[in-house]
Amino acid sequence: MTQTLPTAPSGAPPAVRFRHVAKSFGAVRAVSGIDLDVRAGETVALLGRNGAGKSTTVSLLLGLDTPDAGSVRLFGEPPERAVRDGRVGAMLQDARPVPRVTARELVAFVARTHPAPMPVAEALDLAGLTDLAGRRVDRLSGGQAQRVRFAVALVGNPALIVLDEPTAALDVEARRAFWASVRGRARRGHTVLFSTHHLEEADAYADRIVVIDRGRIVADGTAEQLRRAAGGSLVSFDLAGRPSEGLAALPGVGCVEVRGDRARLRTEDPDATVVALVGLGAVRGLEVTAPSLEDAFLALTDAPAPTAAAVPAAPADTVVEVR
Ligand SMILES: Nc1ncnc2c1ncn2[C@@H]1O[C@H](COP(=O)(O)OP(=O)(O)OP(=O)(O)O)[C@@H](O)[C@H]1O
Repeated sequence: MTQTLPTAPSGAPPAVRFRHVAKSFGAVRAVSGIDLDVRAGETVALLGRNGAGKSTTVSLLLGLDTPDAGSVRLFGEPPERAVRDGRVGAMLQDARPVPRVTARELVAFVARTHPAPMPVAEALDLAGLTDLAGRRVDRLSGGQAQRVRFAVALVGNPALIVLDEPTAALDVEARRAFWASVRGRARRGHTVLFSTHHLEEADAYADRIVVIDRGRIVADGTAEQLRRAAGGSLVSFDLAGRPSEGLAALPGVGCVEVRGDRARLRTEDPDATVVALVGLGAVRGLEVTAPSLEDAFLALTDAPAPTAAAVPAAPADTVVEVR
């Protein structure tokens, strides 16, 4: 098996550094002033809606595109040099299969271009390709071809692994195996940066989530920090016949929703709200729930609410009645 990477010396430059990076395509500002550091050994998710700027960010990171402004450095070097030195492995969305070569031949070819590759059989195994190694890559299914791209990204044993929407074509089992392999890399000290639409994948596998919207970073932190940044824990309880008037004035409460006999309060300060409710004796069925990552993502990216059950972002003194 491949060895754990040596720990980066203290004071070493970050694996990824973007400074004021901008990129436009005609009138479209795909990336609009991004500043981002990824420390060696971190696993970071780039999360954003369609067209948010994730793939453009990945292209700039790999040196496939040149920024109009700002700078990109990988381990303190220009991306082209870091890629040439074999420090970066990438799995891109739209890589075309090479005709007439087998998965093993392709992965072996890429291994030979790297200074310290892992054994080809290991890369094939990590990508779940052992049984498909002798098949031509241009005859594989979409999910199988995606696994070949993963093996290609891994085989050079690169310090930085970049994965652009890596699980889009994978079935449930392949997805689970894929993330187990990614985690294995991260445990060995590799830096992993992946872009995704899947909030649950960002939540489960990233140390840090960077939310991109309209070419800008709108949030950067752990899933827990993002949930908190979106604000608004929910405190709910049974009214038990009490009137709902006055609840919006309780400490921390921004919005009140009443469904039948149950009140749901969105609050910036759940502790203070609960203490106030206890003071009123309104404790039957009392529950406090943190906002989900989906709530946070939607709040951060300004998208329309996905379900009628979401509490509307109403002004502080509004009482929303839903019957
Ligand atoms: N080569 C290009 N020419 C013109 N416009 C482009 C080009 N590449 C990207 N864009 C535009 O830049 C914006 C950002 O696109 P990008 O592909 O980076 O988004 P994304 O977050 O990766 O989206 P998705 O999740 O749909 O893949 C979009 O408005 C897109 O249409």
